[in-house]
Amino acid sequence: MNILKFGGTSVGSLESITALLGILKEQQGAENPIVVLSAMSGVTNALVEMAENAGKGKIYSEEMAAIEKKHFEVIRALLPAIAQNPVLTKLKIYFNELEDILQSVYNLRELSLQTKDLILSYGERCSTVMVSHIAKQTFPNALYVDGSELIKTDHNFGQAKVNTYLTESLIKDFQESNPDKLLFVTGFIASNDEGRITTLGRGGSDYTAAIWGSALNAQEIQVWTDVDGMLTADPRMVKKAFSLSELSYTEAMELSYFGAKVIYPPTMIPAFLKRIPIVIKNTFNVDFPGTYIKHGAGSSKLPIKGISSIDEISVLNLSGSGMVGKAGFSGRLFSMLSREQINVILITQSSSEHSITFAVKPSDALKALALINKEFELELQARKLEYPEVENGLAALAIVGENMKRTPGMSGKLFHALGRNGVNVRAIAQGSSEYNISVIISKPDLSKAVNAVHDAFYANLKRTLHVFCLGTGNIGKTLFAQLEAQTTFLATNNDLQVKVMGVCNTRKMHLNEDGIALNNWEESLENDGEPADLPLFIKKMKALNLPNCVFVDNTASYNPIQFYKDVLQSSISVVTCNKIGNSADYEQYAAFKQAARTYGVDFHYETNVGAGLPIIRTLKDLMMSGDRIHRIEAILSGTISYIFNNYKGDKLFHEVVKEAQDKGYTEPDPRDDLNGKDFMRKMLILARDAGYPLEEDDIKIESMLPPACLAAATVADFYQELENNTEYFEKLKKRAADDNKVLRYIGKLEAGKVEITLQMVDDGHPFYMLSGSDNIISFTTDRYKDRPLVVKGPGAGAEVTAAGVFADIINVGKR
Ligand SMILES: NC(=O)c1ccc[n+]([C@@H]2O[C@H](COP(=O)([O-])OP(=O)(O)OC[C@H]3O[C@@H](n4cnc5c(N)ncnc54)[C@H](O)[C@@H]3O)[C@@H](O)[C@H]2O)c1
Ligand SMILES: N[C@@H](CCO)C(=O)O
Ligand code: NA
Repeated sequence: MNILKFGGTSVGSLESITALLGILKEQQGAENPIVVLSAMSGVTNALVEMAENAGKGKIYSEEMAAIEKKHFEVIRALLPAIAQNPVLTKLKIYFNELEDILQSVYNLRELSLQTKDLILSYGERCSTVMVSHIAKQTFPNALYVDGSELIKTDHNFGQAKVNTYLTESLIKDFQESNPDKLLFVTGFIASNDEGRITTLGRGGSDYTAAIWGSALNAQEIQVWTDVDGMLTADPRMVKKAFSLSELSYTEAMELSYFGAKVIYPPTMIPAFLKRIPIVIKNTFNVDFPGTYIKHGAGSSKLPIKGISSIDEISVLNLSGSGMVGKAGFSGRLFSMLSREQINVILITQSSSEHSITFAVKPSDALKALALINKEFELELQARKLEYPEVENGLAALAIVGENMKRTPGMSGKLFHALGRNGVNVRAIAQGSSEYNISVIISKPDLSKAVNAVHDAFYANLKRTLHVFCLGTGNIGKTLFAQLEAQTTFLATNNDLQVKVMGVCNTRKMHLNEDGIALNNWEESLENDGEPADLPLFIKKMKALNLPNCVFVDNTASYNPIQFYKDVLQSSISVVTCNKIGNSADYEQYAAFKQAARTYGVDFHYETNVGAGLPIIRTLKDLMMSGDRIHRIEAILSGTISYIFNNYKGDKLFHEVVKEAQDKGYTEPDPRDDLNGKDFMRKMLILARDAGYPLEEDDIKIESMLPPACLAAATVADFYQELENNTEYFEKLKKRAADDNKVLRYIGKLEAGKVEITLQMVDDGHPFYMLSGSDNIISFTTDRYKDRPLVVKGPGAGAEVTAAGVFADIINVGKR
């Protein structure tokens, strides 16, 4: 036989009660199930409020009328007129009784726990009378059962303790004498040996179901609710939370202890002891399998089962030399707290025994503090203990799963995910059962932390990178197009989802918590965007406090640079193709690297040198493995490379420059390429990455332009001056051709010195053969001594640069 328990939402409306009847029909079989019901949703809370109001001499008639209406509407809608009377009469009697009781409370201005239990009992009695009458239309054998008569408890009103032996025999007898009936039993309520109504405390209807299940050795207990079972995390916080197909009892206990409100753990004990499986099902999604809680379900493939959280806790810390090596301190502390009914959520003690930290509900914190001050008065006065303080604004997060016991690296994964996202861990606890690792963190970090941990553990889900992009020009635009085109590829091949959360250019900015659709980012920036304000953009990005964030700089501007450090220190990775940051003063360059290291995030800038070509990465790999750079020789201006490779025949120099600009090879301002500045920046960055703390002034640049071109005040003037100097460039070209040579602008780093020179090279030179916007770089090192390591290929252009930025973003996701 099965026990079917329906919670408040499952008896809360016409639709849910209709669904409930459908479920019963579906499960009709040889044996009648036992149906246990809660009060209609909202009714218990209303009763508590009415009772408390009455006790304070406040009016409660509005709530009373609302409760009546809620029940009567359902009856009128679901029962034919002739069948309505008996149930309406019965409920009227209940409501009259309830009014009388409330009136007495009102008159006396006194609400005892005993009276409160009595008042609350009307919630379950009304709903169960109502539903059992409605059910009679379909199931003539339906019978209303006042469960309070069968569950016997002590006198502890509000949270009575069940007399199991007596209760089980009463239930068995009752069921045996009504074998053909379909029983509709009130949940939550019981009675003591004097016959006074008591209640079973939080989760009481589940408890009723478990008690009946245990008494009758049920096959399973079904808990029908309004969610698809127990989820991996709180779905209000974690959009990707999913329903768990099975859990062990222990796991369910651990998960529900910390937040998963679907069932309340102590209620499961009777079922646990008899190994009766519990199934959590959704009344509003009947076909969904739900969650099975049963023995032996702890060893499923998931590394952890769920992440539970408490969003508000307070922490107290008892410390002092007086505790070291002395037995009894923690005993005194915790027995005192338990005597005073203060529930301790989590405890940690350092092995030095110098301090004990414990967490309680914020509402208990001051009381706990006062109790400690009293209990340890002497030790505190003698300075053997420090005066404790309450720390508020904290939250707790726990990963739960029996599999953790057998799997190393679980805590590593947890702390890595937290650390990388800048979540500071205040205290840690792991039970020796290894079913649960709990951490205390600051409350504002909770949502980010739970999401980050969820992403880290459920490899079956796609991890999400949250990306914030500056710049929507040449590179920015191309990056968005590439990201959009690769969405599916990333999802299937990398289990990665790249979500652009914010876009900003010089005119406008737009942030969207749900992400910006890449197929119409331009429209949404235009229509939903606000005027650009970079500091505000960054402030809003930080305020979203999302896990796995990347800040992408696709501008050529000085402004974003000043925020890099702050962004990195907020545990947000930075990806940039903007060379200005790394090529300004050395101190700043070093500070970015340091910030990334300290905060465990990435700072990627592959496209600073040679666009998408793997140059920065190659140098880093060499350095990391202990190689030493003797010499770097390179052509690192895609623009100049293109110009020298295409300045042939009748084409004039300035025309080729324009071509390079039109092809997207040049900097936003092409003067930066031709005056050698862009090349200088790249050499400077390489030198720094190779271990030389150089500054701009340390680099010698031979200009390839006549002085007038260098002096041009605007881009238009610049082109004009290039044209005016046509003869100069023609001569240069001719000289090279006459000697069977080609023009090359070459950078060299040797013995810590950097120079960039204009050279004419013949076909014996390794840099002779280049085409298009090719870059080439050769590294001579300890290991690559006789033949250098060479990287060559297109070193400019929107596609290859955006691709490099893209790869840097993915590399953040890979970690
Ligand atoms: N073209 C290439 O081959 C190549 C290769 C490697 C690196 N890069 C680098 O890529 C970067 C972008 O180049 P581009 O050709 O796309 O430039 P672009 O001029 O086409 O676009 C720049 C974008 O940045 C925005 N912007 C400028 N200042 C800003 C600020 N303070 N805040 C927000 N947005 C701002 C502009 O509105 C524009 O959308 C440059 O730093 C360049 O050096 C380019
Ligand atoms: N303007 C740059 C782009 C690549 O950094 C070049 O021509 O090399
Ligand atoms: Na590169």
